[in-house]
This record gives sequence, structure tokens and C-alpha cells, in this order.
Amino acid sequence: MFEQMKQRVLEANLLLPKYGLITFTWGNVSEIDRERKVIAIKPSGVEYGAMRAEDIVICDLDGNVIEGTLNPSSDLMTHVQFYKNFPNIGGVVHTHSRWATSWAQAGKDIPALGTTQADYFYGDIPCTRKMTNDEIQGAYEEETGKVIVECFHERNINADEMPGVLVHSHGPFTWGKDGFDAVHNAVVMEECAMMAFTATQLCNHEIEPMQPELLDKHYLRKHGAGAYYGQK
Ligand SMILES: O=C(CO)[C@@H](O)[C@H](O)COP(=O)(O)O
Repeated sequence: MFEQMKQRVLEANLLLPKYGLITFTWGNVSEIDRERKVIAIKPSGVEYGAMRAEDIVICDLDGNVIEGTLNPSSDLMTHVQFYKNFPNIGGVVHTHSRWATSWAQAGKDIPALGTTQADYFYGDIPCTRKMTNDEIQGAYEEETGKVIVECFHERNINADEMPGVLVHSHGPFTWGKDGFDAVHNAVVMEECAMMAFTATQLCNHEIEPMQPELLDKHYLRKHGAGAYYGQK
């Protein structure tokens, strides 16, 4: 019943090691089928080299397992929060990719310093606040998703124009039209994280923000940015 969806999500997950975004099992990709009201997500703790389509776990929109013999990713409830609050997204990625995670550990937004970032993220990539001890001790993954949604609401950031976030002291999450688009945004974020760090170092931390005209969303549409990188 969900074979094609499981195959897609397997292939999207296998792009994480392909693009060097993960070490061991430190990451996960999911997709949602809003018509069938199900989420397909990577199984928890499974090595990517051993992962098979039948290992992909199917859950309902509240995170209850519908089909699968393995446990869903430990980040499932964070993915669920994204799908519930960002109605236009079709796929979510979480990694511990080293450059983006370094900015998350520093608690800093990744500044928009060039068109590489502006082509996909309409500005600085936000880092959330630190989570409270109660949030950490509670339903951590669900609370993580709520902190991200709170960050976007409080900072008036449109998730359709900013397909990524850093969770303070944790790491990056990205999203997109589907799992493949979300993986593409995860790769772009990691590249931008490295370039922003390097550019800032080159300028002895006195770097100027990029020209706002280059951040104008119409620029994105003129230069092919936001192109669809998923599978048709
Ligand atoms: O962030 C974390 C753990 O801190 C998780 O994302 C793991 O890195 C991957 O967990 P699974 O998806 O294998 O459950």
C-alpha cells in the first residue's frame, strides 16, 4: 500500500551520506502524504548502508505507527510539528551536519552573506532560543518542534520562504516540497554555514550584510532559484 512512498523516502535518506551530511545514523528524512494522512520516516538507529524500503516506518499525523516493524526516527514528533504547522511542506530533513551544527551550538543565525544562501533562504537562517529544562525533560522532540514554530511566529518568518532552521545546541532542520527538496536545502544550508563562517573569519568578524536587493524574493524568481530538485 505504501511501497512507492517507502522507496522515495529510502532514496531521500540515502542522499544524506551521499552528500556528506551525516555521520553514523545522525539524521533522518520524512515525507508526508496529506491525502492519505500518513508520514513515512526513517527507522531509528538503522545504518544507512543496511536500510531497506521495507524498513521505512509509516505513521499517522499524530505519530502513531501504522505500518513497520522498526521504531520510527526519534525525531518523528519534531517532523510531525512541522507538518502540522507548515501546511505547504512535503518533506523534512534533520542532520547533525558539522558546519550548520556548529552555528546551532554557538546559538547564532547563519547570516545571509551571498546569493548562494539568498537563492534558497530569503535571509539569515534563524537559530532558536535555548530550550528550557522542562521542555528538555518533557516530550523533547515535540517540544523541539514547538520551539521552532514559536521562533518562526515570533520573528514573523514565513516557512515557505525560509526552508530551514537551527535548533540551539542541537542542529539543523530543513524542509521542502518533498524529501528530495528538503535534502537539497540541507546541502545548501551546510554549504552556506561553511561559507558564512569562512567569510566572517576573512573579515575578522567585521563583515557587512549583503545588499537587501539581492535578498528580494523577486531576485530568486529571476535567477532560477527555488527550482524543484525533487523527483517528478
Ligand atoms: O538528534 C538526534 C539525537 O540527538 C537524532 O536525530 C539522531 O541523530 C538520529 O536519530 P534516529 O533518526 O536514528 O532516531
